[in-house]
Amino acid sequence: MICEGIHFDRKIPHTFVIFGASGDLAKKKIYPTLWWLYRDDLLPKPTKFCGYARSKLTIEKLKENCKQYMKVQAHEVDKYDEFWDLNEYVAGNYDGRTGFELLNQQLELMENKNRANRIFYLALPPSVFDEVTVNIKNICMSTCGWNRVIVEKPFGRDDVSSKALSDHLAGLFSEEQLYRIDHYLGKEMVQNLMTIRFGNKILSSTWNRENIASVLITFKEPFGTQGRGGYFDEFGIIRDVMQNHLLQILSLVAMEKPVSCHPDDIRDEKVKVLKSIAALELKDMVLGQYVGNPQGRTEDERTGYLEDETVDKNSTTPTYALAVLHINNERWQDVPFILRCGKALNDRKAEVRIQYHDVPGDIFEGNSKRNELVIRVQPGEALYFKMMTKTPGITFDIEETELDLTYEHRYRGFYLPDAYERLILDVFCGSQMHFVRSDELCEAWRIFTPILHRIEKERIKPIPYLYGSRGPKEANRKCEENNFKYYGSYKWHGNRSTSS
Ligand SMILES: NC(=O)C1=CN([C@@H]2O[C@H](COP(=O)(O)OP(=O)(O)OC[C@H]3O[C@@H](n4cnc5c(N)ncnc54)[C@H](OP(=O)(O)O)[C@@H]3O)[C@@H](O)[C@H]2O)C=CC1
Ligand SMILES: O=C1O[C@H](COP(=O)(O)O)[C@@H](O)[C@H](O)[C@H]1O
Repeated sequence: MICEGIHFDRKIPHTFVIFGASGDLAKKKIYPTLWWLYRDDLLPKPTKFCGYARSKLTIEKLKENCKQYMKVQAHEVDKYDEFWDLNEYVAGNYDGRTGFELLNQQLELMENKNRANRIFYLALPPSVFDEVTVNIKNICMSTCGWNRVIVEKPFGRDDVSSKALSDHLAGLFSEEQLYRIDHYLGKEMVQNLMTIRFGNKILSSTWNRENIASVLITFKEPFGTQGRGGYFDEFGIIRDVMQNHLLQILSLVAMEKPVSCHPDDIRDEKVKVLKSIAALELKDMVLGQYVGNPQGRTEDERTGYLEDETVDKNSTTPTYALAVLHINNERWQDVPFILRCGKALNDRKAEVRIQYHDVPGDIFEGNSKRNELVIRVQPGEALYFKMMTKTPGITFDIEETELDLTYEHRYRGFYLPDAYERLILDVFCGSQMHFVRSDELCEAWRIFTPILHRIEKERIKPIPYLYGSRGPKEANRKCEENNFKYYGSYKWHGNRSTSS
């Protein structure tokens, strides 16, 4: 059982429409997610699926495109075929009405002209958002069921373009119909942040500037642009990861306790904390761009960002960024929130480190190290609290150890759904708790737009770092300057879990 208490209209047919069905996101994430939800009997019955894109595809071809991502077990083959029997595909353009009229006819056919709820997933480049949404609104809306529209990032590239997109969407749909996906909000440990914070007295009472010295939120990937350089070069790591995924994590770590778990109460608090953050300045950042590692084992590792054929040879787009944010409120004043993210680094991980202050009046000859609460989002979900204990045995020395909650051990055999599974199911249920509201977006862009414009206008040169390294050395220095201490003395004796 993935999820208890799922509420949706069980008796009404649902139709799920995937725009951009021939694309990368659709084959790698959306179709696999729909299959897993179907396989686990989590969708309302009947739910049917209809792909739409310009390419002339058959269901057989679509099935083949998705094959390697679907993870079908031998005993599931019949059900898998059943899933594809519920699929249709319509080829058509994104502009003009014709394709959308065909699509609507197909949807009516699939629904037998009955009342049905419709979900529209925009797995599309932003260049066609406007015309597709207008056509959905004018031609494809269910007339007697509800309609929900799932929008993928990028939600604009700065405050002005994001506002234009928000205004455009607001002219067509109500906020209740819009589901802006940030898939990090669907990850187990990100969803866990509220429980960790507000369900534990021991943490809630220390979660403030009196006890916490700094907070470090990290995203690392061990690969470069992998042929997506064209897209990436236009956006860069700040827009790709920091302004959305890392800032969302920061909001959940730093927000005040909401009055309830109602989605709007939570999002109200997230907006409030974002409003307390001043726009970023260059002095609070470190920017990097990876160069090929001549010792790299693969071609990819030996290839620098600027050697990617799809990237402008003089590009100054950062592939690594560190930013120190300051929250000007009673709880967090003077506590640096350090966000770091990068591609082509030495590791794959996403984590939050809450570092506590030094123990005042240390009686252990300066040997006490800071407590640190680590929330590992991936890989291998874990929560561990680094603390000091007496070295076991006859000695009176002290040493660093940990209280360890590794999910793989504590919740053996539990199924942790993929982020997209949770989020798409939420859309069926009508829960917007884990989706981005337009005012959150507006605040996020307020914080990042001036610095993004400055970096681009002045063509600020990023610091080169080697593919497979930890990023620019300057980033360590920035962490130290901002009250994050790295000792290098901590030893963990277990196996690091690598699942997820
Ligand atoms: N439940 C579990 O699975 C547990 C696993 N462990 C594992 O034990 C290992 C060590 O634990 P960890 O908490 O990482 O402890 P450490 O204190 O050793 O490391 C903290 C992090 O500091 C960063 N770092 C390395 N060098 C520097 C530097 N010069 N300046 C600043 N930062 C630096 C590294 O991350 P980065 O390179 O990203 O900067 C490192 O991951 C990890 O692999 C961890 O996953 C530990 C406890 C429980
Ligand atoms: O949104 C994005 O996220 C992925 C990383 O997602 P994850 O779930 O695998 O951690 C990143 O690779 C991509 O560049 C970015 O657009």
